[in-house]
Order: sequence, then structure tokens, then C-alpha cells
Amino acid sequence: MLRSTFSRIGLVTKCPLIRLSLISNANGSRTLAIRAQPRTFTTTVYRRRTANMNKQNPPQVKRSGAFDKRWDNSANGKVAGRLNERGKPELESFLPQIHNAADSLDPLLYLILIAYLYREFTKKTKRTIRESIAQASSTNKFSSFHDNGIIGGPGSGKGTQCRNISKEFGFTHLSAGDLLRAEKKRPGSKYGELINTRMKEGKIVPMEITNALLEQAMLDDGGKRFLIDGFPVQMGQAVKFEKEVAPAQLVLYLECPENVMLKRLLKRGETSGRVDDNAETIRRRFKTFVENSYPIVDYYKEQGKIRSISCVNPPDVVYQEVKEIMNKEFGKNKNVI
Ligand SMILES: Nc1ncnc2c1ncn2[C@@H]1O[C@H](COP(=O)(O)OP(=O)(O)OP(=O)(O)O)[C@@H](O)[C@H]1O
Ligand SMILES: O=c1ccn([C@@H]2O[C@H](COP(=O)(O)O)[C@@H](O)[C@H]2O)c(=O)[nH]1
Repeated sequence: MLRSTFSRIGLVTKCPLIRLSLISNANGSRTLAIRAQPRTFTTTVYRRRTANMNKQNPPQVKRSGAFDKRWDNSANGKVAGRLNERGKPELESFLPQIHNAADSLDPLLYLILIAYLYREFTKKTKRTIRESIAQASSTNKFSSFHDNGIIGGPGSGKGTQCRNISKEFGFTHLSAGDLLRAEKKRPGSKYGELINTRMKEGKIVPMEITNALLEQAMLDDGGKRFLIDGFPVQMGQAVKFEKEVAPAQLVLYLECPENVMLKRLLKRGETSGRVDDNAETIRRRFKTFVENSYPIVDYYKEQGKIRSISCVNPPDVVYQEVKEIMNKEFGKNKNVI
């Protein structure tokens, strides 16, 4: 209870007060010092195997400052976490112990630790996204192609909305899933079996296959404005495609609760004949979506390209909102190639 309360508070707090350092002691042990202002809490996390490290000379757990509750020194003379190349402690690798000790930890210290970790995590994610954007915006092969993506969970209504958009706004509608299904059926395809297995398991098909199919479909079409349905599904795939084929101008993100999507897909499964429209695979597809798609949303958000739309309402109501967005972006020759 205490742990989850503080986790939640910690996750919305960005606190820069924490410092980690390793202190080498005379007896060969090392002490991890966590300075969570205004307190300092230290514990021995590591010791070298030296002659004087024996039962008569057990590792010392030092504590200082006002904090005197026990924090289990589970390291017990072994490395309790990873040190980086410069011999500094990597906080993430010490996290399990910090977490295990949460109930006996000073709540303030625990709160600050969680806040620190959150800050480090978001910093790292943002850095990765910025690097990816810089990489993707270098010139690609088909700079005249302009593509727009539509992403959302399985059954959120991507295909349904894409059909409306392409009819009204004149985009070529390409569906990554449909291209993969066509490749699966193509006699002699060397990827057919792999695609079938991945789809049945609710997993992502290797991006090289999907990107190549999309690129070919764009070339075959001869047009320049595309609406790509259900793509990208992975960060690496987005970056690779934008770098090598075409950058996205706009990405629509259809938001829908899982229970609504599940109901729609089970209904569709009664007639679709799709290998992935069954309860077990749908559950796996939800998991794949959650694990892979949030970074993509962040990636496009950073570039100001994402537009989120709730799609729990009937298709025509959802489309009114979609249409408004499309009109703003592409109406009256705005941004039209
Ligand atoms: N807004 C909506 N309200 C109710 N049903 C909808 C809505 N949008 C789509 N559907 C229905 O839900 C099912 C899934 O829709 P659709 O194929 O467009 O979703 P999708 O996101 O493309 O799914 P997938 O990723 O699995 O291909 C279809 O049977 C469709 O008719
Ligand atoms: O970029 C993509 C898009 C799709 N897949 C695989 O296809 C199925 C079905 O996709 P839909 O968009 O729902 O038609 C999906 O579950 C993945 O297995 C992919 O690998 N990469």
C-alpha cells in the first residue's frame, strides 16, 4: 500500500535531489551512498575478494544522517548491481533491491528514488526519440512521396476510417496488414509461412518484409499521396521507413478501449476468415500493440504530427472528427502536393 502510494506520487514528481556515489573503503569493500537531500543513506554493495574479507572482518553496513531504519544489505559482499564502464553505479540495476526494501525504507527516500528513476527514464526515452528523428529526417530515396499513417489498436477502426478518408481526400489507401496477407497467399512466397505464423501469434512480422512490400506498392501505384493503414507498428520500422522511403506528414491515432475492440473483432471474426480474429490471438495482439506502439505515438508527438481521435462512437460520428482534422491539414489545397 505504502509502496504503491509512493510510486504513484513519485511518478508525477520530477525531483533532482538524488545523487549516487561509490565510496571505496580501506578494507576493500565499496559503499553505495544514496544522497537524498537532506539525508544520506549508505549501504555496502560490493567488496573485492581480498585477504581481509573473512568472517572476522565482515562487510560493514554504514548508515548516516537521520535515517536509521534497516535496509537489508542483501548484497552481502557480492556485487548488488551493475557498475558502468567508469565504475559508477547504474541505478536501474540496483532498483530491485531498493524496491524489495521499500516497505522498510524511509518513505521520503523511497519517493525521491522513484522520482529520480522516472526522471532518468523519461530523459533517456526523449533522447532516443530525438536521435531517431534526426536520423529519419536525413534524405530518403523517394522525397516526392508523402505518406500519412493511421495507427490504433486492433479493431479500433483504422480500415473503416481509411476507406472514408481515401474516398474523400484522394489518397491511395495501403494497408500493411492486407499487403502481408496478400504476400502470405502468393504462390511461391518465401515469407508466406513466416507471415502466417507471426499473424497467428499476434506478433509483428519482420519489418524488412513489411517495409519492402509497402515500398513496392507505392512504386506500383504511381501516385504520390498515401494513407498507410496500421503502420508503423514499431519504432525501428517507422524510423527505417521514413529514412528510406517517405516521411509521414500526419499520423492519426485512433484511441479505443480494449473491451470495445475485443467485441468488434470477435464479431468480425464470425465472417472474416482471418487467422488472428480469435480471442487468444486478439489478446496477444493487444499486448503487442501496448508494448510497441506508445513509443511511436511519442515519436510523432515530438514532431507535432500526431492527431488523436477517440473511436468508441459509431463509424460516421468518428469520421466527422477525422474529416475535420483532414480538412484542417489538407483542405483547400493546404499541404497538397
Ligand atoms: N466506430 C465503430 N463502431 C463500431 N464498429 C466499428 C467501428 N469502426 C469499425 N467497426 C467495426 O469493427 C471491426 C473492425 O474494424 P476495422 O477493420 O476498421 O478495424 P482495424 O483497426 O482496421 O482492425 P485491424 O487492425 O484488426 O485490421 C469491423 O467489423 C468494423 O465494421
Ligand atoms: O506493419 C505491420 C502491420 C501488420 N503486421 C502484422 O499483420 C497483422 C494484422 O495487421 P492489421 O493492421 O490488423 O491488418 C498484425 O497483427 C501483425 O501480425 C505487421 O507485422 N507489421
